[in-house]
Amino acid sequence: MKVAVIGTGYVGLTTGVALAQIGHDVVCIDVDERKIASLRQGKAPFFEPFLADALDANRSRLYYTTSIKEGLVHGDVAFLAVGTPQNPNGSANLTYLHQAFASALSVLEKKASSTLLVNKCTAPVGTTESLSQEIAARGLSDQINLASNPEFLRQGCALSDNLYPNRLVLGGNAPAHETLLRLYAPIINQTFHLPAHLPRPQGLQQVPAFLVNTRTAELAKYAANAFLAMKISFINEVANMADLVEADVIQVADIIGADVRIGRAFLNAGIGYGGSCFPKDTLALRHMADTHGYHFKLLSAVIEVNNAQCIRVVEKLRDALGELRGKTIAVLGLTFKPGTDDLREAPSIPMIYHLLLEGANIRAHDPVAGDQARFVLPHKVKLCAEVQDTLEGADAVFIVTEWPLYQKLTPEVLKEKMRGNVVVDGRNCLDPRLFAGQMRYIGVGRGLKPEPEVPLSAQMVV
Ligand SMILES: NC(=O)c1ccc[n+]([C@@H]2O[C@H](COP(=O)([O-])OP(=O)(O)OC[C@H]3O[C@@H](n4cnc5c(N)ncnc54)[C@H](O)[C@@H]3O)[C@@H](O)[C@H]2O)c1
Ligand SMILES: O=c1ccn([C@@H]2O[C@H](COP(=O)(O)OP(=O)(O)O[C@H]3O[C@H](CO)[C@@H](O)[C@H](O)[C@H]3O)[C@@H](O)[C@H]2O)c(=O)[nH]1
Repeated sequence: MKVAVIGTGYVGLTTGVALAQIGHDVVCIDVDERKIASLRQGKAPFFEPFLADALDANRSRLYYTTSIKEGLVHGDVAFLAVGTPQNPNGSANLTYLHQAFASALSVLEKKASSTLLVNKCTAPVGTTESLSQEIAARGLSDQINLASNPEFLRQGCALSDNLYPNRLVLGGNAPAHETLLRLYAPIINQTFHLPAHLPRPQGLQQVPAFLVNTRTAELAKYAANAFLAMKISFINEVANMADLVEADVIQVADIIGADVRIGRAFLNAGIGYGGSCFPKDTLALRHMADTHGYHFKLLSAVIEVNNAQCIRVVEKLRDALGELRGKTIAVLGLTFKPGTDDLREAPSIPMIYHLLLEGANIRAHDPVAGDQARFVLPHKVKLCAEVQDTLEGADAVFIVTEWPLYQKLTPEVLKEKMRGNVVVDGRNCLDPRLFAGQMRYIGVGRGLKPEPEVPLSAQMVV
């Protein structure tokens, strides 16, 4: 089929590439000329594993343009995949979505054949319905049908999540369901040509597709993110308890996660969740509940716990150093998680501001954030190109993002450059046993006195 995707961000571009991989011809449209210029040169405009290979492998089915008119003219299906950031009051900001929708409509109303317009953006319940009403009011219902197809991909494994999703959510009327089922058939039945670099997960034969109305599709997206955020805040509260009672949160997570009703995923304690989705989507869902007169108490607690978590870990650092004023802290990892160059709502940012406010000097490193970090961090922060350089003269090292290269750090390597001996592992990604007797290791919920004989994860006896 001929497909257009409006917005070439993390969702739009990886969706476009995945649709090309399963055999469709895809036009990727963006108002950002630099992104389109980079794509035309075969370069990915942001870091996402395997994206560069996939762009190259599918180049015969991928086209790029800044012209919505040129991009939409041939499509059977057009996706809206633009940002829906957060308003100051927590609600979703639909400005980009409304702009993209208006541009799409101005082209589609003049087009001879009909088009299924699909909203892939995370948007409040009722958004698709209100856009449909606009289509109807302009007498365009025969030409344009509108669907909601929320996206569940994770940054860092976006292509794999696109090709091997846990489920597809197809929100709309019967003709919309029929078109989307045809479009996604190779994914649903896993019949496409497998990309060499992205092997199919074992046992995956069919992907379930939920055919629902647009309101259910929209709510399901927010509910999924809120539930995952809840798991994280829950385990962070257990970790804070574990610190007080000298238990180990990783072992607790292994034990409770072994119960299939709970599951081990998203039970990694740390400095809290960040990124372009969980923070804004939890706030948007709470705002949506409020506007319907419902107080979503559990969600408020999830947000509150997350806001406090990174400060709690900074407090542990302060306790270990006596005070932060004049101390040098080596911050390792700036992105909101490994595998992405995205700094949106990264916990590293409020954490660094907090440390600066208390008078600390910051040296920081990230393997991929690059120049973007310079734009979001104050100039006082010394950005270093190498880990070793970051550690120079540091009183403490603070791991904020669990990039694999930090997981290899040993006391020997750290002590070579550091002045002090405090290691704050904000992601529980190091083995505390390695530091026993050599450096002061502080994890999140690893107990106040980590003992050398404590295994890294709970041991099973079968
Ligand atoms: N990032 C994720 O992991 C993720 C996962 C699932 C769902 N989502 C949701 O998907 C949507 C997109 O998120 P994203 O992270 O890909 O956003 P993004 O900010 O990375 O990309 C959006 C792109 O849209 C372009 N754009 C804006 N207005 C445009 C217009 N009128 N015409 C053409 N292009 C336009 C921007 O230039 C940008 O390149 C959001 O609603 C988000 O909540 C994101
Ligand atoms: O056990 C865990 C798991 C994650 N995190 C943190 O949670 C945040 C989000 O992580 P992740 O969910 O892996 O990244 P995203 O790319 O933001 O993906 C989420 O947000 C997307 C946007 O809506 C959804 O599509 C995905 O399904 C959903 O996982 C990051 O800061 C992680 O460090 C933890 O602290 N502990």
